[in-house]
Amino acid sequence: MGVVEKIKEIEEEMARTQKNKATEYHLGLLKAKLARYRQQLLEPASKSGPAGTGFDVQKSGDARVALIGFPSVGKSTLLSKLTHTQSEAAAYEFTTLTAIPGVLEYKGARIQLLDLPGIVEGASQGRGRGRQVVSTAKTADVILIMLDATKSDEQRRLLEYELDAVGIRLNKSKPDVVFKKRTTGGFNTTVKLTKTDEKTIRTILAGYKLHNCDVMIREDITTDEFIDVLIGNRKYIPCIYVYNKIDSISLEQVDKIARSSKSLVISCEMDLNLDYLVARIWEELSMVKIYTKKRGAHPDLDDPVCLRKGSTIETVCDSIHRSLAPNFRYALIWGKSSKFSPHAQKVSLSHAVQDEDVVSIFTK
Ligand SMILES: Nc1nc2c(ncn2[C@@H]2O[C@H](COP(=O)(O)OP(=O)(O)OP(=O)(O)O)[C@@H](O)[C@H]2O)c(=O)[nH]1
Ligand SMILES: [K+]
Ligand SMILES: [Mg+2]
Repeated sequence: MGVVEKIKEIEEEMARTQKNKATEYHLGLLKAKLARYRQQLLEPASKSGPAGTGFDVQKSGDARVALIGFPSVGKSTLLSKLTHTQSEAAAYEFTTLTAIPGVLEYKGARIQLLDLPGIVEGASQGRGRGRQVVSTAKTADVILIMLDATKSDEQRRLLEYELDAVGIRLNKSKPDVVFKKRTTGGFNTTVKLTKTDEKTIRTILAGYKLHNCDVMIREDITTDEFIDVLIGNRKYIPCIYVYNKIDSISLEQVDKIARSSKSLVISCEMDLNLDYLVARIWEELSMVKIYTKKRGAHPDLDDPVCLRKGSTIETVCDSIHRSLAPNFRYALIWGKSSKFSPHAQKVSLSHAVQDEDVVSIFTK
């Protein structure tokens, strides 16, 4: 039996099994098995189709944003609107057959926007180019799930399912669980577990032949979230739901969609709300701009270094040249993250930078 059939069998068994206290850990075990088979499906050695790798498009710029959606929702039209790249758009499905990168310039940052082929149900299991598309989504810093506002919201659930199946967790942060292999087993929680229990977790660990390990759980997690931590290669990616073609629905409908969280309404055809979309992408990327300054010169305001929020002076060094960090002596910093603004503060590599800081780096 192939992996796809095994997955189907487990999914059927799970659907058949009633959810209650007595079946809880059996279901947990099935979930863990399912996760393992899905993993196998994505491994390059898998026989069931091409490798689980994405399209071979070089990452460029300061961040990557991927467009995911069913065919003909307007992904290519959007790419052509927001970037200088023209991606063919047409009224028939599967117009786009490969990944088309474009560059979105905003606040001095260069953001790579990736137009991708449309996907259909079953994409994660290797139907069509779907698996390549969802694998490419894994490399994005932000995912735009693009939807046709004239169609049912079922499309959104299907897309979420396909992304989930390749290990992408949308708008979630990594569960606070620490897990170490040891010679003796320990189990600690700092919170009361209401969605799973110790027995379920121990059963799953045993299923993975991990009898001796330390588990420290610091959040009220579900069984699925525990499996995510155990498997380890999950990607936690921010996502915006972009509803296109609002020129074709009623104002009441537009209003309703626009109110739900992480959702945004646009019309590529009528140029509605596209500026707002770009501002929201920027927000989700959580980027900061750092200006560099040479000794005795004015800061270079034309060419900022753009980094993700939470970056340190070390990240600044690495993004300029790899020789900087190893030869680092100190940095001078002016701006929000400096205590002594407007005077410079002397800081080390581990200093966290903030938006619009001005930095001078001194090497040995
Ligand atoms: N009414 C309306 N039509 C739109 C809008 N944006 C795009 N379209 C139309 O939708 C059709 C599909 O657009 P594409 O950009 O090719 O869609 P896609 O998602 O890239 O499609 P695939 O590459 O086939 O997956 C085209 O006929 C566009 O003209 C919009 O805002 N409103
Ligand atoms: K199309
Ligand atoms: Mg297209």
